[in-house]
Formats: sequence, structure tokens, C-alpha cells
Amino acid sequence: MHGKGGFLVGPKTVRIIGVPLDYGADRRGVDMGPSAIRYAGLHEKLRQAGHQVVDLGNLPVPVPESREVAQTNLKYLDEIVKVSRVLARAVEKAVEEDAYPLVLGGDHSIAIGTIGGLVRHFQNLGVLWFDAHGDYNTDQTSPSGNIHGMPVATAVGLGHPALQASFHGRFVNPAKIVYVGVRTLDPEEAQALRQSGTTVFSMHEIDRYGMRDVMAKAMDIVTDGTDGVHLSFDIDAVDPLYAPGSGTPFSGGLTEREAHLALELLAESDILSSMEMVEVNPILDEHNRTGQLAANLIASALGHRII
Ligand SMILES: NC(=[NH2+])NCCC[C@H](N)C(=O)O
Ligand SMILES: [Mn+2]
Ligand SMILES: [Mn+2]
Repeated sequence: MHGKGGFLVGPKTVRIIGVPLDYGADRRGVDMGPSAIRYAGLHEKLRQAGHQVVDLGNLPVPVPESREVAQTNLKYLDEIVKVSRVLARAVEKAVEEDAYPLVLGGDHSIAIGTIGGLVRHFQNLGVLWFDAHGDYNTDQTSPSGNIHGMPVATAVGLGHPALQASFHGRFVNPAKIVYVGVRTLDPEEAQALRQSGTTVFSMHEIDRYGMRDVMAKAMDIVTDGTDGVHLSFDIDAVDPLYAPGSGTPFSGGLTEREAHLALELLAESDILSSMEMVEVNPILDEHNRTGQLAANLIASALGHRII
């Protein structure tokens, strides 16, 4: 099983990019996510799994209290567009230089920058999206105006053009996007998602077929005809029992072990070319449990094992 020089996942140069951004969630705290995940021993775990770790630190993000919220259905649009542009470039540069981008959020709006950078390099990107939510709103359908509910719609070319700037006109093929763990959608979002061509493995499918089979199907879809696979992991995919530190929790989620199993299976197949971990909010957390979980899940996806 441990074929790659004794390690499960082939050795990588993992390039960590922290994005302390909470504009997309319109609530404070998730900007401290990158620190919480690092503090939980991330570097050490990745080194143990055989990787070289280069941490670029955090991208500069101005604090929301110094900004005014414009009354629109795209809260903090300008700030998010600016950070996305810088993040997209950093991610693009990492993959160009053969490094493995590991992006630490921050709220899920940062996926706009991450995926925007990836599609400039990969012609046909597969995306695995772990989330309690669909994040498939646009400014037309969003009930909150919070941009962290919009990154998947943005990635397939829907919604406000300003959000799509980082994509340079190349979008992700919805047929290559697979959701895992979804259990709450806004009404119009659900309707749009049904017609989207994405695959949604909601909690129902996980209960019914088990995580092992769901992941086998998910991995088939995202690897077939693609030249890269990105994992976008919203920590609220995991049940709030195990991940209390997140801003939009929803019960009935993945157990801690189901989440680990999914990522261990991904490590075994070694298909990921990039990953992001988002929505860890230390203010809402209990003694950094959620930060710990996030670090452990990242380590699992990168081949960390106890034996
Ligand atoms: N990345 C997240 N946690 N997204 C939550 C989105 C919640 C809700 N669907 C909205 O659009 O406002
Ligand atoms: Mn979510
Ligand atoms: Mn999300």
C-alpha cells in the first residue's frame, strides 16, 4: 500500500497560502482560520507524511471594520475581487512551478481566487466540493448577499461578471464538479443546481451507499478526462458535533471518521493537485477543536497515517 517511497502520497512541495478573509461570510472570526489550522501542527504533520512544506504566510486582507458595507446583494464585492486576483496569481504561480497549492481560509468566497488561478493552468479541472451547502447562489438568487454562498456558480460562469474576473474567461465544466455532504440549499439555488450538470452526493447518498462507494463514484467523475483535481473542503461539511467552529453550521453532517475516510481514499488514489480548507472560525470554536480537525483532515488528504 505504501508504494511511493514508503509514503502513501507521492512527495510534494506543499505551498501554503493563508487567506484571512471573512468578507464573504459577513461575520468576523473566520479570518483567524489560517492561524488556527497552522497552530494545530499542520507543518509537522505534512512533513511526517513525506512532503516539503513552504509556507508563504497570509495574503494581505484589510479588516472589515475599516470598510463600509455597500447595500447590495454582493456584500464587499470590491474587496473580494481584489483578494481573489492576488490569490489567483499565487495559485497559478504555484502550479506553474510544480508545487501543490494548499490554501487556508478564510470563508468560502476565496475559492473564487483559488479556482480562478487553477483554470488558467489546467485545461479541464475536476473539482470535489465538500460542503453542507451548495454555494451555487448568484446575486440574483442569494437570500443573504454573502459571497461565500456563490463560488461554485461563479466557477461555472454564472452570476456577476466582476466576480469572474480572475477566471480569464475559462470556467469549470459543471460535469466535472462533484459535491459531497450537501444537506441544505436555498429554494432557487436548489432549482439552479438541479439543472447545473454537477453531481450532488447529498447526505442521503452517503447514508445509503456509504462513504466508500460515494468516493469511488466521485473520484471516477473528477478524474475522467481531467488534467487536475482540486479539493475544496468547507469544514461545515462535517457535523457541528465535531466541527463546532464554523459560521453557518447545519446538523446531520459527516462524522469525523466519514470525513477522514473520504480524504484517506483520496490520498490512496493520489489524484489531488491542489486543496483548500475553509470556514474554520476560531471565535465560535471550542479550544481549537475545529482547527485541529481541519489540520488532521488536510494531513489525511496528503497521506498522513498513524502507521
Ligand atoms: N460557504 C458557506 N458556508 N456558505 C453558506 C451559504 C449559506 C446560504 N446558502 C447563503 O447563500 O447565504
Ligand atoms: Mn458551507
Ligand atoms: Mn461553502
